[in-house]
Amino acid sequence: MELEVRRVRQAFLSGRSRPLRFRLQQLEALRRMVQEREKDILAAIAADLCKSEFNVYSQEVLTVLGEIDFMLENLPEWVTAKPVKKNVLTMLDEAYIQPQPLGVVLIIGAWNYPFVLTIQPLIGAIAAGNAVIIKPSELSENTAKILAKLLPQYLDQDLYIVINGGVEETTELLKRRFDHIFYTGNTAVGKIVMEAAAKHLTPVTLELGGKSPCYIDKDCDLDIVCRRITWGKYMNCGQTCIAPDYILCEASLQNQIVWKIKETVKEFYGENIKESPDYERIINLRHFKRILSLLEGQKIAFGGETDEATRYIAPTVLTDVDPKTKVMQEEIFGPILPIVPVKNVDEAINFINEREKPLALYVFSHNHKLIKRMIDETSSGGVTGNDVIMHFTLNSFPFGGVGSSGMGAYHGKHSFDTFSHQRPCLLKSLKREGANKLRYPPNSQSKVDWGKFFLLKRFNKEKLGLLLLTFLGIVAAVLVKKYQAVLRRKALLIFLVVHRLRWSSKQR
Ligand SMILES: NC(=O)c1ccc[n+]([C@@H]2O[C@H](COP(=O)([O-])OP(=O)(O)OC[C@H]3O[C@@H](n4cnc5c(N)ncnc54)[C@H](O)[C@@H]3O)[C@@H](O)[C@H]2O)c1
Ligand SMILES: CCCCCCC=O
Repeated sequence: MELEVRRVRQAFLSGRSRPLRFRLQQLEALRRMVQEREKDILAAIAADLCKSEFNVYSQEVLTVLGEIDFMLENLPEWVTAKPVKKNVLTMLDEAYIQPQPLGVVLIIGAWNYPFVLTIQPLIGAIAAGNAVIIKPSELSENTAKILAKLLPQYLDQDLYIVINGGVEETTELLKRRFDHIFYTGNTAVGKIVMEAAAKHLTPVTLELGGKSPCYIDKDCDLDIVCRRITWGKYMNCGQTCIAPDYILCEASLQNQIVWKIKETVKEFYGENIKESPDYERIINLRHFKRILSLLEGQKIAFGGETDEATRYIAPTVLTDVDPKTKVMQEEIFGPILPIVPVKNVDEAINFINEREKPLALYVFSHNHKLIKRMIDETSSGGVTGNDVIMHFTLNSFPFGGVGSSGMGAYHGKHSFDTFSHQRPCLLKSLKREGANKLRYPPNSQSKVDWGKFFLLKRFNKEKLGLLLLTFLGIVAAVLVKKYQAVLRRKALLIFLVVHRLRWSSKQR
């Protein structure tokens, strides 16, 4: 492993990942990989999550292709240095911000969307000119294998490498020094990653999880609300970081919500959900058992059927859930939807604010003011009003958590920024030394006053007067200089005329 990390560092130091043309070539090669090897990629992800290839394509491949196109289109503009506003002291200098690659980046991927959650950060890291070590999740082993096989066939083999393995390999990897670590996964491992990174003062992006609440106001169209929630909650069998984790609503809405979600489940997955190609399975037995344990002591309004052999858990809704029970203490990450009755929006806001900051927040209402109030008075990684999940799909948004749901963000330009150092560059001339006297020792009250005058724009009459005098002096000097030149020209003319007259009179 040591050798592999060193090989990637050497490749980065060669400088070849930096030119814009190279970055564009690599991104194009990645796009070619996705297009040419689509079948293999779809099959691997489908096998990992018992997912239909249509769903793999629309949930993962589309996003990756969209992100590559977006990068290719915008990268030439993003890599260029941006001039910045100057102050009086730097007025005559060159001042700009030059985005530069950070170096060697470690990307630790997640298993629930094993392709997009590994490749989308990779796209950002390549676009920003870095070298990358990719550690896919060992839980989605087919995708991990296909990535290790395909990426070296399309990308530079020393700059971008895949290291597969589990906790042991990740622990080993984390001992090395990286220039950035990008981790997607649970909060507990997030802390391990951050602790390891701290030893080298390596910056981290942590894309974590949490319990994303969903508040349903009385004033809304429950048919539409329940269809949207059903889609976002049961997609990928509830194993989505921004799935609505639980519903908060007035008790009077509960029965209608249960009934409408139940009807939508039938509409989406048919009478026999197990047979539906659109309904996935739980990733492994550990997660299956964990999710089942969350049902203990709960009132199941519908669903609850399970099959350990295929790790099937039916879409399930729980009603009148006590916030102190286990299902409300940890992120569910499965197809179970608790409803917690609250009296009103104030209680819902307090409920959210008393808990860890979630990755996403969802509010449903016809009342725009209520949605705005929810946004103003709570905190979460992202928000979608009157829908779920959809803020993930807009790559002009930074995607990431806040507080215990994560730190840092990515997607589109935000990925480019995450993997770049914004380097301030100030280029001065070795001339005009006079102006610098103000900052050289010995310091004095007068110099401090001039500093205040120029930098803080604290004008006082005396300094303004002095500046005006200086300005007038400069204007006068310029005029005199100009006048002298004119005079000189006129004197020369007179001299020539006189000389000529004299000469002609002599001739006569
Ligand atoms: N914010 C996001 O974008 C996002 C996306 C997907 C998942 N998630 C979150 O991830 C969680 C689900 O994933 P998970 O918990 O099953 O992830 P996980 O346990 O599979 O962890 C992900 C990675 O961490 C590594 N890892 C696990 N234990 C480790 C240890 N002790 N030391 C070092 N490395 C270790 C694994 O090898 C794997 O590569 C949920 O909380 C979900 O919300 C967040
Ligand atoms: C539709 C794709 C959603 C991806 C969400 C990522 C977190 O799990």
